[in-house]
Amino acid sequence: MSSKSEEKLPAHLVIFPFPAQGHMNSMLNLAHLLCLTEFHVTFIVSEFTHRLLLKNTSVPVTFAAYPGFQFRIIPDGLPDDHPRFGDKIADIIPAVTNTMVPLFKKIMADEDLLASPNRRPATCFIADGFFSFAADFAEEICLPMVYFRTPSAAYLWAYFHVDDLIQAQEIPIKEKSMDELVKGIPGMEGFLRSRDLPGFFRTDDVNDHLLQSLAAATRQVVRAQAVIFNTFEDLEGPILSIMLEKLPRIYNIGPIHEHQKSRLKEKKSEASIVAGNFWEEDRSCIDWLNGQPPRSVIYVSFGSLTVVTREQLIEFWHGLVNSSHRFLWVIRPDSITGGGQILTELMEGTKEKGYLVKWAPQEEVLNHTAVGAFLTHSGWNSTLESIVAGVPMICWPYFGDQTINSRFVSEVWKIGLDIKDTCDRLIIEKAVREVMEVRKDEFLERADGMAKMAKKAVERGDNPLYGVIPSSVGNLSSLLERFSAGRCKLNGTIPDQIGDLIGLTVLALDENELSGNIPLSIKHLHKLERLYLVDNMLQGPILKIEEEKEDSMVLTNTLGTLGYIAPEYGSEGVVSTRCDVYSYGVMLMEVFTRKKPSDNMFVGDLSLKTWIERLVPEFTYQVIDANLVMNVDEEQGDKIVDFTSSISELALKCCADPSYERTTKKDALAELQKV
Ligand SMILES: O=c1ccn([C@@H]2O[C@H](COP(=O)(O)OP(=O)(O)O[C@H]3O[C@H](CO)[C@@H](O)[C@H](O)[C@H]3O)[C@@H](O)[C@H]2O)c(=O)[nH]1
Ligand SMILES: C[C@H]1CC[C@@H]2C(C(=O)O)=CO[C@@H](O)[C@@H]21
Repeated sequence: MSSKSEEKLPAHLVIFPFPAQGHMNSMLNLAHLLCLTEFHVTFIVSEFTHRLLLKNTSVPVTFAAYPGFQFRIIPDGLPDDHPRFGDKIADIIPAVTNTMVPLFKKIMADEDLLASPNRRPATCFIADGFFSFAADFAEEICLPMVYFRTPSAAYLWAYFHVDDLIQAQEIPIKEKSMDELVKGIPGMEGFLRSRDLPGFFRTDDVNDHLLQSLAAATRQVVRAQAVIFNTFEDLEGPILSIMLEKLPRIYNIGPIHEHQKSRLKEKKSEASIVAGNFWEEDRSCIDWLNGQPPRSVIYVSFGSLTVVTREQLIEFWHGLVNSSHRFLWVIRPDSITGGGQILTELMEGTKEKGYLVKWAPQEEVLNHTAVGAFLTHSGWNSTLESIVAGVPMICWPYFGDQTINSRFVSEVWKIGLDIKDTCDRLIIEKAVREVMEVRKDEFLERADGMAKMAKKAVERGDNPLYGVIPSSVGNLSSLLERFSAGRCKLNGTIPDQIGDLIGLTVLALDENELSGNIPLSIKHLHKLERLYLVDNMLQGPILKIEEEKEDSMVLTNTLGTLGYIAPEYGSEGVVSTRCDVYSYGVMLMEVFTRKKPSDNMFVGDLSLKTWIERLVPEFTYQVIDANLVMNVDEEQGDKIVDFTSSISELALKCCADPSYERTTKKDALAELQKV
């Protein structure tokens, strides 16, 4: 039982990731998000990985800025010179189980759940979803526990069906049925082949240790109070919905790196997003990329654990060189078996078209304009980073979730190719040409669409919360800044107590099944900057909340003229300053085009807005009112075209739909002044 003074301290979350790069990265991101929300966080790391973070990253410095954050460093019991990653990764599993976990349990017990004068005893344990021990342990010490499953949700869903697949003799997989569809995983029957099952299912022995320890970990996942995934509805929605039958409380917080970026921006924080690199980033590749034409480079990286043979490496090298495309290739020093001199040889032969590094600032690389595609092992972090950057992928999965992720990339999202189980220079060359030339536009267009959805998920929050909002919502901390439950399945009314959350700057309840009146108590939310309520069954009484405030939203029966009013008004009768911004955008368009939204030329899909979108900036002169450029010399004409391009851009931002993508009144004015 916590004392009165403890209750005033923030909640204290203990986060324990599996100490491998892919797991640490997303869990460090989570820690950062929680620190930004002013929780206290203890982050468990091995001595070895902590040394790497100190040596290669600014992560310890970033976290030093949060007084509520602490690392807790525990030995993993392996000798200092043990490489731990690459093909030695298997040694970490027993090291964690036999050394780190017992030590962790001991310090939790000996130190009153890591309490200190300024820190409450842990109030919640966030465990890596791979850690079977966590469910029993949390139950023993009566601590709420949340699992963070760092790979994809689809991968976990496949693990839920290991026993069914064994029973149906779909595993062990028979060589001849590799390309047959798997029937035993609901939701994936139409596209998942045996070949695409999680890599660890490829064993002749159904008692295989890794297969069974992951199946055991999966059985524990249901015991957690909630499960966090680094994913989002538009990406894995169908699987997430089916999974709700086993895991009723799922939180999708992905793409978590983008989430973090957006929170830092919102908080106007100087901190950078945390990247827990175990190797030193070689930033020279950014200088090299700076010298390359747009979308001309294929980025090649197989994450932190993949190991390739010398023969495979040579096939990749020939495939890349023969494709005639430029490439940036990450080759970790520990990633080649039977390698020896090979790196130096490749360096020599690669000078013309390629650039090799041992470790790259991947997120920055993927967002570089020179990058046109990503040849990846389909680790979940890499997949999400590529999705957010809108970069199509060629997938060469190595193990674990990668074999299933790559199938989603090629067959479900259709944002790349899957070349699993091959390693042939001709296939690699062909795949590079397909993605970089032949089907370039098609892949880029879909990848761009997916990137937009990823960003939207972050902007709106993406948790499928069910049921009614309890009146106890008002007991949440007054420090709470965002209440994002848009696009969930909330029903009932919005409780009056929502007005007690006086710290809220964002209240997003749009796209639910909420009904009844909008509570007047929302007026008390003086810090509220954004309010999303559209797409519910809410009704008056008419709510007036400081109309001059940016983004405030008013329910009203104001009438508007079609073409000038924002689309969301049409759906709900909701008017906000965002609607004014929309109308302002339309008016700007009218001024420089001398066309009205109601002109006869605008029929079907073509509206004043889409017309401008299609022509500006390449053909801006086509949309300019001819009177504006009559009798002007070439120089003046160019100026008018430039000016119109800038104004069009602003007008389009004002007319963005949905409304949360729209620029604000304040930003529109600032931009107008610049123009
Ligand atoms: O030169 C590089 C190469 C990689 N990265 C980063 O390293 C991370 C790699 O993560 P991921 O793509 O997930 O691959 P792995 O390191 O292989 O991750 C392990 O953990 C993931 C999450 O559980 C699983 O999805 C993978 O299959 C598993 O191998 C990403 O954030 C990359 O940005 C860099 O910063 N620079
Ligand atoms: C080395 C691997 C053991 C399990 C981990 C994993 C998971 O399912 O959590 C997937 O691949 C690797 O990251 C880990």
